[in-house]
Amino acid sequence: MNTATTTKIANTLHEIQMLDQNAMTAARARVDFLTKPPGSLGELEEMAIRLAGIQRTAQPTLVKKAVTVMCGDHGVTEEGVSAFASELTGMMMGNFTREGAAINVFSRQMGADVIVVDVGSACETPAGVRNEKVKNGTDNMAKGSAMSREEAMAAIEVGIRLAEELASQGYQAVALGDMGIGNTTPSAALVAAVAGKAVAEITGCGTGLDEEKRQAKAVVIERSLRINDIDSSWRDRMDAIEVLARVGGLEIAGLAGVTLGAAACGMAVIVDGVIAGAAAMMAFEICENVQGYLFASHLSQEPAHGAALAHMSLTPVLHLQMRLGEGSGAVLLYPLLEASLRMMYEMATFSDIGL
Ligand SMILES: O=C(O)c1ccc[n+]([C@@H]2O[C@H](COP(=O)([O-])O)[C@@H](O)[C@H]2O)c1
Ligand SMILES: Cc1cc2nc[nH]c2cc1C
Repeated sequence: MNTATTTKIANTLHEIQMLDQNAMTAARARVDFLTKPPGSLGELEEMAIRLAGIQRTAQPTLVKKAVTVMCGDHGVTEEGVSAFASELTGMMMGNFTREGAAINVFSRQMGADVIVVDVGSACETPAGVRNEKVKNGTDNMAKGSAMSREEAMAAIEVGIRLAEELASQGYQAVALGDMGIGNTTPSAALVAAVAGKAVAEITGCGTGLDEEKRQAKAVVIERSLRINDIDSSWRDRMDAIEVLARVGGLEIAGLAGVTLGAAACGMAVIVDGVIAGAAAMMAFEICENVQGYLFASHLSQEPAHGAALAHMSLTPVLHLQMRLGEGSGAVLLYPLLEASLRMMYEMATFSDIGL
């Protein structure tokens, strides 16, 4: 079985620590002493406590926030799995640089910095987009492996390096965003393989397929898994990086790398929709310790998303019937994370009111 990784990936996995239980215990004591019935602020309480565990201090902060939009194209689009053409990936990269996309608009409101990375588009990288291209789009996974193992690892390394750079610049949280026409197809394939779900049940309409085309997309996913030798016993024959290479995507591998790198650096990771969910799930499959660093923002309309989150025991906070990607749902969690910290620092304690 080929389980070889690069030194960079191996070193990163080695550095991912469990959350700091002492910091979490101290933060929980503070939260329980605030002027409210214990537990009455629900998930907000857990957010503040988990940020303490991630930052390894009872006084966590959230001053610098980022969203990384990883972009890539998909050879499997030639099977007619998307309502849109691959050219749109490049056009949207241009839109990101002109700050006209939903992620630009929401990030402006939330005070998050947007970093757009071309990990594997089939077009020329537009000016203003970080060029980290590993390959000009994946190969058609319905006909063979989407990527070589080396290409998948190179894309993971792009994400790890970006996370390390963000951490060195003082960022404390990174949201996972994606852009790539066709990428709900590999995302569903990965979730079917890893979470053990039936393809027909977790295949969604992506950017807007009708029911007939959605069913045809499920058939393409089934074929892709079969041709790549991925069935319910794949774990006996290969590791998660191999699955990612065979039926994944360059931006998905990049986002898995961001997740691993961020966890290794003690940064919170905010998961977006089905593509980010599949990427985080692959990082979780590679190293279970990333789980504590993950915050699920919203529940996408794509059925594979809920399955990926459940596989990681994550509960989405927002239910907005979104299915855009780009990190658009993830950055909406930032004000709630900030509210959780305001709770911790600005609320009076019972001793403040004389109890
Ligand atoms: O984030 C989601 O849950 C999500 C759900 C459906 C579609 N998308 C976005 O739409 C594109 C992929 O859709 P498709 O139909 O081309 O596979 C890609 O750019 C994603 O960011 C994203
Ligand atoms: C217009 C458009 C914008 C997107 N943003 C992310 N995925 C997308 C897909 C389409 C089609």
